[in-house]
Amino acid sequence: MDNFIVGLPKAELHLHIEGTLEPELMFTLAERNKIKLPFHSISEAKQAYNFNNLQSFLDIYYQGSNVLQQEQDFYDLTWAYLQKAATQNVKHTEIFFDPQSHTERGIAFETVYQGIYRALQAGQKELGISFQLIVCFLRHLSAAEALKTLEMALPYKETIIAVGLDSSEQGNPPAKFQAIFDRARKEGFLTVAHAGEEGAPAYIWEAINLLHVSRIDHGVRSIEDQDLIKYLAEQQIPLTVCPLSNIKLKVFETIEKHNLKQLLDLGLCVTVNSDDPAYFGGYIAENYQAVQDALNLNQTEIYQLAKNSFQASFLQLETKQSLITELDHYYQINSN
Ligand code: HPA
Ligand SMILES: [Zn+2]
Repeated sequence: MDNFIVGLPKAELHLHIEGTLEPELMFTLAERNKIKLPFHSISEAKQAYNFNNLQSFLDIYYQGSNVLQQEQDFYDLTWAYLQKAATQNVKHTEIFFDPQSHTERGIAFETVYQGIYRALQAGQKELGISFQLIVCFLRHLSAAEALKTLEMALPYKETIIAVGLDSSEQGNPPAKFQAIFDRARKEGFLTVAHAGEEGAPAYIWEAINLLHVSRIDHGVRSIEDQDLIKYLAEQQIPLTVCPLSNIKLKVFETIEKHNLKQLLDLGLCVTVNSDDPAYFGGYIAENYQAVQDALNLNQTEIYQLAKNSFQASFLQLETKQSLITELDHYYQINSN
């Protein structure tokens, strides 16, 4: 991989921690917790990671999450991700977690939260990676279920920056969760939402106008609506784009057909992220590399993507600026 990309200081803003469960750890945890997996080997699991669309991925992703049972499992999962992120010079990460995929199985919210949070604190101390946590609601479940989840998160709200919306997009518009997001904002949470991955641009408008999001997760279908593109550019509402995910889930036929460069050229605040790296074949640096290769991005464009990642983060202004200064320094020394 290109050393410039690997060493580039960057922030990751779209990462589902359950999506970092590598098959090796899945097997270890299945054995530890005496859970039977539908796969007989790691290579059989990897062969199953062949998706036609978002739903075919989600079915496997939720099944994989079943091996996560104890606080230590969530710790090990998160710690493994952070160690990997450190090797790609991720300075700051804002991670999603899906409490409902665990509470539905009888695992306490606290168990999930504590394991993830303890590992994030260790990562800050030992690897120098700062973090924020985002609690996601599964949009295929009801608004009432989302409200229950929000209430479980309230005791931890000082350490959870935002609420988000993920899972099956089509047929589950942002409007379904307007009241929950209103309540979350009253409680002091920021908001984000997956929109315009498979769903129409109208869902992106709803996320903006009804959920008052600070960022759009994915958002690549914004390209179909000129007024929306103009608005996203003017307001600098960031898109957390996940190129390898989009290819694996067939949002674009090939990486060469990805619209990331087009969105950048239109002046949108585009960022590059890994989404569910254990399932989509690459962490954040592999995502940068894939778009650089396929779309012929130059080093200035790669630098811009990293700069956008800090700009679009929920970091304090001062911290943002010092990370951007570090990035500028890196660019001056390492670009050719
Ligand atoms: O890319 C995604 N889209 C929607 N839900 C998800 N949950 C994990 N990854 C995703
Ligand atoms: Zn996602």
